[in-house]
Amino acid sequence: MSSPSFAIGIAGGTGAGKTTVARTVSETVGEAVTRIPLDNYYKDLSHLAFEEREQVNYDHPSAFEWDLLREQLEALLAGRSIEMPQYDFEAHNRTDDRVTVEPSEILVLEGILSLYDEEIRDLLDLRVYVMTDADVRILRRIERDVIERGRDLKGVIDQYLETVKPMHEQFVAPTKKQADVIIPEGANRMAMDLLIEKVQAELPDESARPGVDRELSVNGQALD
Ligand SMILES: Nc1ncnc2c1ncn2[C@@H]1O[C@H](COP(=O)(O)OP(=O)(O)O)[C@@H](O)[C@H]1O
Ligand SMILES: Nc1ccn([C@@H]2O[C@H](COP(=O)(O)O)[C@@H](O)[C@H]2O)c(=O)n1
Repeated sequence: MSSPSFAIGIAGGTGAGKTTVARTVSETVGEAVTRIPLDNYYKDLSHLAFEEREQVNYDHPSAFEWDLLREQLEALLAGRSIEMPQYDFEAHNRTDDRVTVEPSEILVLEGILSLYDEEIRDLLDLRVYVMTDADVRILRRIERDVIERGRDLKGVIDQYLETVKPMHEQFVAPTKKQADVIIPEGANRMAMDLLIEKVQAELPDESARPGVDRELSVNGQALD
């Protein structure tokens, strides 16, 4: 990689569609895009028992290791590779694995509080907030957490009411004001086209840009 990276932050409430937006950009543009899930920077809680980890408030900014994220983002932006931590939602903990991530032209940081920390925000060239109604988000979250994250319905609902919703209102939703762009309802065709065009415009080699006019889909359904 010869030129500095272009860094995008994608924030928004749980279930808003942040990962889907980031994944769509990455799959469309290709290997020039590196995704950085904020979830990977949840603090290591190996010193706590599983039952204690279950009770942690994962929607408060204090749940994240901001220093490590800043350090690793800065390294990637400076053209250095990093050893990115990995996260296991079923264990409520970081895994022992680290994945080597090489610097690339486009970095996409995605997570509920991607626009929360001022120093992180200053590293971003484009700040995006995905804004989706709370009822849609909780329905998506129930389905996802039960199927993919090993949770039961009651647990998802209790967690939502006790921590996810109040923390969203206190810490996540206010970061909308920090965004350059707000995407309503997650991945929609027009928003994705614009975002992908912007990303492609940042690629140094014009000839390396893939076309934007391919079919974009979420869960097998073409975007309108
Ligand atoms: N635009 C969309 N239309 C339909 N379903 C969507 C859309 N965006 C996301 N989803 C679904 O909602 C769930 C949560 O989306 P995800 O991108 O993981 O949200 P987030 O990263 O904001 O928590 C996933 O199952 C995903 O497939
Ligand atoms: N052990 C954990 C860690 C995090 N969460 C929840 O994940 C949400 C953030 O991820 P999204 O993909 O939904 O943006 C956040 O709201 C945490 O509550 C968890 O349940 N368990």
